[in-house]
Amino acid sequence: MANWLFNKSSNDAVSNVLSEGGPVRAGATFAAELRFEEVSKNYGERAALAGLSLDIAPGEVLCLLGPSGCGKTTLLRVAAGIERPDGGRVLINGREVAGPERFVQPEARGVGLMFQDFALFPHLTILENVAFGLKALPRAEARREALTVLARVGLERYAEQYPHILSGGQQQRVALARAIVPRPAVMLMDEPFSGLDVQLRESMQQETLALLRETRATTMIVTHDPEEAMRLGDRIAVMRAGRLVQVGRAEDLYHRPAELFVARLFSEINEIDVKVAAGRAATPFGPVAAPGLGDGERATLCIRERSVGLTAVRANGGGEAQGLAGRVRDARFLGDAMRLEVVVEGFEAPLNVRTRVGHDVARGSEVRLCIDPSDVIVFPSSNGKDT
Ligand SMILES: Nc1ncnc2c1ncn2[C@@H]1O[C@H](COP(=O)(O)OP(=O)(O)OP(=O)(O)O)[C@@H](O)[C@H]1O
Repeated sequence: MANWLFNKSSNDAVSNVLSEGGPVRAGATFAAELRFEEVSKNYGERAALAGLSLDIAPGEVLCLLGPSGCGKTTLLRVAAGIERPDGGRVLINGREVAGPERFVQPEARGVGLMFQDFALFPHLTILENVAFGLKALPRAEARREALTVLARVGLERYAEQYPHILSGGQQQRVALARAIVPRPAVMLMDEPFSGLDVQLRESMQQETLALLRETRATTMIVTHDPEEAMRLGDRIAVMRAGRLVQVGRAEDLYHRPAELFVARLFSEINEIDVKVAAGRAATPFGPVAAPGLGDGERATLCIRERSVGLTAVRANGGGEAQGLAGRVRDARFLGDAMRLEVVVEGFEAPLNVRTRVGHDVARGSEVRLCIDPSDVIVFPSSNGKDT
């Protein structure tokens, strides 16, 4: 198996968290609250975390979502105790583990860690890898515990083998078993599925979620994949440039994005520049409410590709039909949907439309389009500029 699966810095981090003298094994996990209060962390001039506050409820699975470099991994490392914050506090179940005058070592925090590269120790057997965090237990007992968890992830037959013989998915299971065997109150996972191919990823996500529910560990999962965040998270925290932009359930973020940046993460949208008058933005579809925006202000109208409806399709036009007339400039088959580019009078650029397959639309077709105005979101124009 490829050497990149054995990454020294991840191995060191796991080794820190699981090192001897650390958590032995809780009889049962008591779900813990994980709290960040105004946490900041600088690397030179750069603020990787800029006063971030976040509460993760006991037993909750929270996904931390954001673009590369926004500070997700830094927050996870601060929670684990691999990095010290420059300001603010971190509390686990009300106990300060990092703050101006206090710093609890990683191994004394009761956290489990899992990385994208799995960070298994290549020189240890699979059973020894899993038992690594149970060193304070008598050897026989540690082996028994480790075997039980290995069996839970379906890999007990590999106990005496070494990690390199395992597939990516199997390595992921071993890493998961090693992280949960000490029954940490808090699980911290950094892009745990991005090393897996697409087919395997979904089943591993489901298995992992089931196991996390069993252990009742409070979990923070770092991801840059919005779909993964929606699939796994009870809530999603969206980050940008060291700050939280919005925290909520997937439905909240999808239907009520706080910023254009969030709307772009969760669906393919048409962005249209408009001018506001009397609290409304005029569009060829009719006026759309633009709450909070003043007269003459420029705004960005967001119309989801999926929320544009096709009311009629005809090869040669003609006949009466409802909706706004348009002509299909391009049509692509995407498996479960068609993506159309439709030229519509009144819009400078063609509208992108996703519609279910079954509509017989070819390039050149005349179509009628409609939207549900309540599904259109209007943001001040400045909103997306820095994203
Ligand atoms: N050890 C370090 N030394 C200097 N700069 C760092 C260090 N670790 C992180 N940074 C910087 O801090 C910022 C946040 O990095 P971080 O790894 O937390 O982002 P991220 O959101 O996890 O990104 P990615 O998704 O690419 O992993 C980035 O600008 C990064 O370059």
